[in-house]
Amino acid sequence: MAYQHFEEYNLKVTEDVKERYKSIIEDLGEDVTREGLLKTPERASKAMQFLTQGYNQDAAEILKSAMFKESYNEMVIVKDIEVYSLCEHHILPFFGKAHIAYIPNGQIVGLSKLPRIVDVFARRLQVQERLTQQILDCINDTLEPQGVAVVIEASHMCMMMRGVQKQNSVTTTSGFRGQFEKIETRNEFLKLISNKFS
Ligand SMILES: Nc1nc2c(ncn2[C@@H]2O[C@H](COP(=O)(O)OP(=O)(O)OP(=O)(O)O)[C@@H](O)[C@H]2O)c(=O)[nH]1
Ligand SMILES: [Zn+2]
Repeated sequence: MAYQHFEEYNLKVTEDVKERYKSIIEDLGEDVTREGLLKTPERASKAMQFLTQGYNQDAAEILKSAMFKESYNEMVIVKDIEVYSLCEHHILPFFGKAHIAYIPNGQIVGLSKLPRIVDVFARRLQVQERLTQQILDCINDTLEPQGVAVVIEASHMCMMMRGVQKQNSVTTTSGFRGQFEKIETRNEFLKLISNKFS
């Protein structure tokens, strides 16, 4: 299926972004003609296309491609899903883990589709709050479960390598819908993903 592999790089975009990277590297004081940097503008152009491929992908379609009728009515949790995204303020990485839970309402979803939709929304220019909300809304609107919960814990390079330069701060964002708005259900989920949330 098309979304499972990164499709061919768009030739025009690759060329345009490559030329701009050349100017940027020069403006930063480097010599783009030295051997080590000759292919760098093109590599960087492709890397950025890879890291923003989520704009061309449809998360709802990914979920819909693997939804199955099932009477299971308990909480389903997929935790510790790696997240790599780019902060929209500095275009620097933020990365960490996502934890997702839902309570089915007549249908379940293929487990791998949850990390897949995390990638669809993470591979864009993002803020952690919106990333959390988009994953939550997509599962809620597409699967229509009894409840859904998303927690993301992430470190932001723009706070580590520059700016305030804090190496150990972790930002936690969360969103809860349906059954997870009830404190007992929410606490059960938080306890199951980590002792520190109990
Ligand atoms: N809420 C939120 N803020 C973010 C995220 N990623 C980066 N930021 C923040 O975006 C803010 C941008 O603030 P500005 O004051 O315009 O940028 P700046 O001068 O580079 O700020 P400093 O990082 O404090 O040096 C900073 O406080 C960043 O820490 C995110 O995912 N969510
Ligand atoms: Zn930033």
